[in-house]
Amino acid sequence: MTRFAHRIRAAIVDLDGTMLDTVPDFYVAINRMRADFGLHQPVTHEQIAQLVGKGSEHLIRGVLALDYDDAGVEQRIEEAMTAYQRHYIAINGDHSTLYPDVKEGLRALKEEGLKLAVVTNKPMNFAGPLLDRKGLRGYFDFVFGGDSFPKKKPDPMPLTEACKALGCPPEQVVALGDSSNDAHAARAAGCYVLTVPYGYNHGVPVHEIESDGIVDTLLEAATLIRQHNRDVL
Ligand SMILES: O=C(O)COP(=O)(O)O
Ligand SMILES: [Mg+2]
Repeated sequence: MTRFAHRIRAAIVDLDGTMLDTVPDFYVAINRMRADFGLHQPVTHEQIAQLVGKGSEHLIRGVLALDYDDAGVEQRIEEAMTAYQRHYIAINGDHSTLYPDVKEGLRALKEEGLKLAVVTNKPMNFAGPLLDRKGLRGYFDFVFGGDSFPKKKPDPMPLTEACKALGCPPEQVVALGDSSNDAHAARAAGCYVLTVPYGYNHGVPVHEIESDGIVDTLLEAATLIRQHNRDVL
C-alpha cells in the first residue's frame, strides 16, 4: 500500500467470492435450470466457480456452452436466463455463507471512518435481497449491481461512478475484491486494490492478479488500511 501517498476515505467492496461464498446458491439455481432443459448431469461447484464474477449472462452462456455449440447457446440463452433467474430468486441466500471476518472487517472499516459501497456484477434484484438477508446491507452507504450502469467490471465505469457517489476522488478509495475483474476495474479507475485469496478468480491463481496486496480477510484489509492512514498522516 505504498503506491499512492493518499489517505483512504472509502472502500468499494465486491460481493460474490469476497463477502459471500455464493457458489452453492449458483449450483442449485443452475442445475435446476439445466433440469428444465432435460440436462440431468449437474455441473460441478468447480465449473461454476470459474464462471462467476462477470455477471449472470456470462455465467449462463458459459454453462450452456458445456453442452451446446455457439448456435445452440444463442438459441437457448433467453429461455435459460428466464429459468435461471426464477430458480435463483427462489433460493437466493439459502445456501451461501459469509466468509470469515467479513462483518468484523466491515465494522473495522467503518470505525476507521471509511464510507462503504458494494460494487458487484450481480444484478440488483439478486444483490439487494441477499445483502439484506445476510445482515450486510446496513454497513453500506451505496449498493451498485451489474445492471446499475451501462458497463460492468472489469470496465472502470462502476467504480468511477461509485467514487462519485461516495464523494471521494479515486486515489482515496480502495477496492476489495477476489478477482482480476475487480483489480482491472480498480486500476483503470485509479483506485487502490486489495485482493482476498479465497474467492473465485476465473480459475486463475490469485497471486497472478496485479494488486496492491493480498489480504487473508476483510479484517486484515481494515488493519492494513488503518496502518496506511496512520503512515500518511
Ligand atoms: O458475476 C456475478 O454475478 C457477481 O460477481 P461479483 O460479485 O464478484 O462482481
Ligand atoms: Mg467477486
